[in-house]
Amino acid sequence: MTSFNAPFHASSVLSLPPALRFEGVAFSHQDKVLLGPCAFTLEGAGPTLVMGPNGAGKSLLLRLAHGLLSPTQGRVAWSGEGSPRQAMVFQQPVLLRRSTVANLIHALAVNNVPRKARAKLAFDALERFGLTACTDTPARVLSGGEQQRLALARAWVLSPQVLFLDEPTSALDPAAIKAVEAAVREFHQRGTRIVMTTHDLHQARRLAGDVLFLSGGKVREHTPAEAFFNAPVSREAQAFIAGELVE
Ligand SMILES: Nc1ncnc2c1ncn2[C@@H]1O[C@H](COP(=O)(O)OP(=O)(O)OP(=O)(O)O)[C@@H](O)[C@H]1O
Repeated sequence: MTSFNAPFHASSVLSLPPALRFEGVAFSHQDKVLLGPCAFTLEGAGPTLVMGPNGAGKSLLLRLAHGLLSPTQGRVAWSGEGSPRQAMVFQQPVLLRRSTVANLIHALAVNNVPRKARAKLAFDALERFGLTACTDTPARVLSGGEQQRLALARAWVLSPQVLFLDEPTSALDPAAIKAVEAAVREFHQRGTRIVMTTHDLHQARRLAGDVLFLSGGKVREHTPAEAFFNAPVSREAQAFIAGELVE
């Protein structure tokens, strides 16, 4: 059992990234409960794919987990000391009005990476994400796929322990989707905890270690991916996988 009050046992530190726990987390707006209360722990290897119909609360859950929103009830807790290093990639990348490489250098600077180390980290990441030819191109004129690769490169240079991705491929063509999925696998192999939303069942089957399924602002199911796809327990998940509409 993972302790959320004491550092992980040494073997866990080596094998798994920090665990995330929602303790009775709810988010309300104008007296309407939009999410929760939810209680779950992400402590397996993942990646965790967050699925559910439109308006289920998937983005809210990610924003609460990443600390962009505060719960109106309950608590978001991490194993170990304090919050882990974490990054988030959105459907529409938020890029600065600067060159591609300057976006990476800026991210390194604001995260207190020593000046001397920044250029090498940035150029290595450009190469890894196939962006070397765009080094001096203004980030905002890059194609959608290139912008998303830059958003991933920006996360990569910060070596996050946890990476949240909110529908990162929904605006991309198949080749760009493949590149993003390859990057997600690399983050995962590097030991980063991945929590990602998608509407694409095929993509979830390709990537998921476990699935967190939401509908109507509630977590209906949190199961290993194989169990989720082959024998979903909740009526809502059964309907979702069968392609029926779920509220
Ligand atoms: N900051 C906010 N304040 C008020 N309401 C919000 C806020 N963020 C989201 N909502 C509402 O909460 C509900 C869930 O939104 P959310 O974006 O989490 O759904 P989702 O599952 O990500 O949907 P989709 O698949 O369409 O992206 C929606 O009804 C949305 O309008």
